[in-house]
Amino acid sequence: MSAIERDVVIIGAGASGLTAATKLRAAGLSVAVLEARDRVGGRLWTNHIDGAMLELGGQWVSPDQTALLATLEELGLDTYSRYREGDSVYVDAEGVRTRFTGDIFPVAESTAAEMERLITLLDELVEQVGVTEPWAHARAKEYDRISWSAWLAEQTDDVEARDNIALFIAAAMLTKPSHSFSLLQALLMAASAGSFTHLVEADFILDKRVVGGLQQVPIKLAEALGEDVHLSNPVRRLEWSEDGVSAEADNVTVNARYAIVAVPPNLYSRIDFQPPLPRLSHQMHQHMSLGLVIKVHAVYETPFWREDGLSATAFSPYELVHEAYDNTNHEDPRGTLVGFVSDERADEVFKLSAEERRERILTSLSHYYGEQALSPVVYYESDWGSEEWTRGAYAASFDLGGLSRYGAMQSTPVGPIYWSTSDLAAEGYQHVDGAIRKGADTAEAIIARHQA
Ligand SMILES: Cc1cc2nc3c(=O)[nH]c(=O)nc-3n(C[C@H](O)[C@H](O)[C@H](O)COP(=O)(O)OP(=O)(O)OC[C@H]3O[C@@H](n4cnc5c(N)ncnc54)[C@H](O)[C@@H]3O)c2cc1C
Ligand SMILES: [Mg+2]
Repeated sequence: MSAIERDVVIIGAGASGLTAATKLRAAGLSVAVLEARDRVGGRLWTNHIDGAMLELGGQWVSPDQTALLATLEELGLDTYSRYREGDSVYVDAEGVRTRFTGDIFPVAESTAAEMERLITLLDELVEQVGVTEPWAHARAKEYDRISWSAWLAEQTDDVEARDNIALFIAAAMLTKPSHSFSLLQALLMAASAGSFTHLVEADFILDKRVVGGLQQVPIKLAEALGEDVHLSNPVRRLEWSEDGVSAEADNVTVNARYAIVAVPPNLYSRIDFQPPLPRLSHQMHQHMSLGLVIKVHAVYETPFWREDGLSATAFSPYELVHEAYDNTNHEDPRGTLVGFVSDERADEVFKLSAEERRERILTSLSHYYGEQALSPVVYYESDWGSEEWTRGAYAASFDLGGLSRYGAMQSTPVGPIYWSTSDLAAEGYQHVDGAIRKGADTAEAIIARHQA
């Protein structure tokens, strides 16, 4: 076991930790990044499965994610647009499939009007609550004590309008059942993307992908950091005092002036903090948990849906796969579909055998695209819930009441220990853009304190 001295030890080589390390080093501070896995990137993981390049984790970039876009530019990474020519499809509660264009689903006129009304109302609430301190809004406690589903039920009797609006935040974003988080948490999610309207606009929120995969961001950042990134080194113990920290990983101990814990909050308690963290931190951390979603990849010889005039963009709050898209790689002759199975539906299919689960999921895809969807040449399920160093997908959020109770202190350093992850971000919350913003902000805070 070797021991090294650095100004800052960074725990976690995801987008957030590596951004912080890069900025700190640029300011002249020495760093060491300790990573549990044998690879960098955390929730960014571009892998080859049975000959297909798949984005197992995060992949999409939207036009307002300016921190991520700037990083892509700095690293010389190119983007391309998600395929979006042709019709989208919607499946209703009776299983009827309808093609449509634009963002509002092909529902009865009265339901469409209710959806529009709710979207406008939510955009107003999002603007009032804002993204930086939703917990500080005058009505924060009130908005944090009602669940997303209960609030929607108060707004409209139109069940289909409600189910569709619920989907945009619950299954599609926080990946938790809509009864398990608050209206305030939902508003933060929407605010972090600019507006609720943005979440409804697939062409905005899922705009671009990175040629060669988004994991190149952490890979390139880590390459520049060189030997200061230590893989296969989970930090087991963090000793701290007002004077500094000592981070003990499996093969190395880093003694530093400051630590950045750049892991999702559900993993904080995997580290043995000595002395223990303050009472309020202990409490707060137990109210932040990861959502659960299976990202399903199905690769076909050709993007057959395109010949049928379909973009592959598909939604249904009533389908096992609640949303799906064309996920064909840049200049790849084969066609790839990506679909998502969230929260309680993921629980249900994980009880099945792998064969049965695959069949249920492909059957759901066939409801959108027809029989050809049943026979992919490559099929893969990203199962982040089984990953020891993540334990869910996409990210962590507060349970009912948690955001107003603890949000104001979620990023407050404890002595020399700082917290940095997409799951604590404002803009770009739960996204790579937020991971980068948070990493840059945390580095800046440490640089200022170090120079003071
Ligand atoms: C399936 C999926 C799809 C997604 N899709 C998108 C998308 O399209 N667009 C988008 O912007 N975002 C998407 N996201 C979210 C995005 O990937 C994350 O918000 C972002 O990558 C988080 O970065 P991070 O650095 O905050 O955390 P992480 O990437 O989780 O990094 C934390 C790192 O810490 C390590 N670690 C944990 N514990 C320890 C320990 N004790 N010691 C040392 N190391 C430790 C982990 O191994 C990991 O490498 C998706 C996520 C998933 C899972
Ligand atoms: Mg990180």
